[in-house]
Amino acid sequence: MTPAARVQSAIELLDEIIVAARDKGGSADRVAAAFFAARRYAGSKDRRAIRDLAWRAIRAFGERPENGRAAMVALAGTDQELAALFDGSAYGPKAIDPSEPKASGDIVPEWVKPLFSELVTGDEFPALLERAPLDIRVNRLVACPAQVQAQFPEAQQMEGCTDGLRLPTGFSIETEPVYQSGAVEVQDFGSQLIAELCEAKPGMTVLDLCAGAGGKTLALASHMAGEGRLIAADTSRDRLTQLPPRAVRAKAEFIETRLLNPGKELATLDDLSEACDIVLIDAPCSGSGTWRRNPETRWRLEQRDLQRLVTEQARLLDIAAQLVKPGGRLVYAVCSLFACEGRDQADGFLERAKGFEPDLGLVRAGRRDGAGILLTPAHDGSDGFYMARLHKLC
Ligand SMILES: C[S@@+](CC[C@H](N)C(=O)[O-])C[C@H]1O[C@@H](n2cnc3c(N)ncnc32)[C@H](O)[C@@H]1O
Repeated sequence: MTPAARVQSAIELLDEIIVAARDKGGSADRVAAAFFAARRYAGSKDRRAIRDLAWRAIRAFGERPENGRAAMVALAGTDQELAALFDGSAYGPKAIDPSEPKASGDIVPEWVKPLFSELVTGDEFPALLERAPLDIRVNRLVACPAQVQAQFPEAQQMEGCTDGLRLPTGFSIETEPVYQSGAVEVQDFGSQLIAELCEAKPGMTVLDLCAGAGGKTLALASHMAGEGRLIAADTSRDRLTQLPPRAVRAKAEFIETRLLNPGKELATLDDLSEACDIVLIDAPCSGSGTWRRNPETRWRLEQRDLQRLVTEQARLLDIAAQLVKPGGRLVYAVCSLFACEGRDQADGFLERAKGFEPDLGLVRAGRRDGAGILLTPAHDGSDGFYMARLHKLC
């Protein structure tokens, strides 16, 4: 493909991503996979170039653009080489008309700016959209960190995180034998810290209430050395069914899974009433802390979705409170930097559920925000997370 034809393809890919974001369709990654599957003529270099162009546009504009061309024309306004490719050549984009619509605005949508925790000031915004590094977690059920580090001399040890290593961006870990053996998992430093904040130990009863496909459950299994009870629960059958094969690879077959009925979660968790040493709530949220991985989620989020999420988060906290045993702990986390999903949830819970007190544990990163800790890409080099540990008094 010519460079101009790649620009036109990026415009068409963006059109599909914009419609999917507006209509709550598939993620940008899924849209791109289907787009390229239908265009076998695009070689691997073409695909990479088209994707890079589309993702540059997604990162550049916080508000959802009218269409792909408006986004790419606006990008061309800051890049002369790109602008020169709007040359009307065969398969390329037609020349730019100075009066045609252009995407505008900042990298962060205006309406969400007031929602951030006060700790996230405007100078932190660019880091929210920078490419994320590759963090891995050593699975102690298979190997110890020193063994893995010996195989990757380029890996940096992650300060404040016992089993974390950071590899250079672009490193392909999935093809390494150490990955295939189950000795490592790809997991952001912030996610690893949430699991560490739980301080799960062998022999405990631990419930991961929003386990999804089990990213944090597997970290908890490693901390528990495969001993005790670890229950992974979620309302999504699709996500939860991804866990058992991952658990086999990680030698963590002791994990139990429970599919919950939305709105009737306690019916399936009845036997765990006041029985858990730890309940982790990795709650559904806006994902505003993970824009660097999924930048197009800025184009999906709407005020009414956020309101629904906030209500659900508070409900999950109240459910979890009933499952923690006296003396046990509840860990609440969201990959969000909005105060309404993080600090306000933890503080609100402490006000309404008597008998809990904040307990920050030994986390050696982030900044104190209300009863918990806020991690941000700019300050901590991790995805953005809020996490709070709440101790149930005896
Ligand atoms: C942030 S994701 C969890 C990610 C997962 N813990 C991990 O580390 O990969 C939030 C999860 O909450 C689940 N969820 C949403 N509502 C729920 C509910 N009422 N009860 C339990 N899980 C719920 C979603 O299906 C989703 O998998």
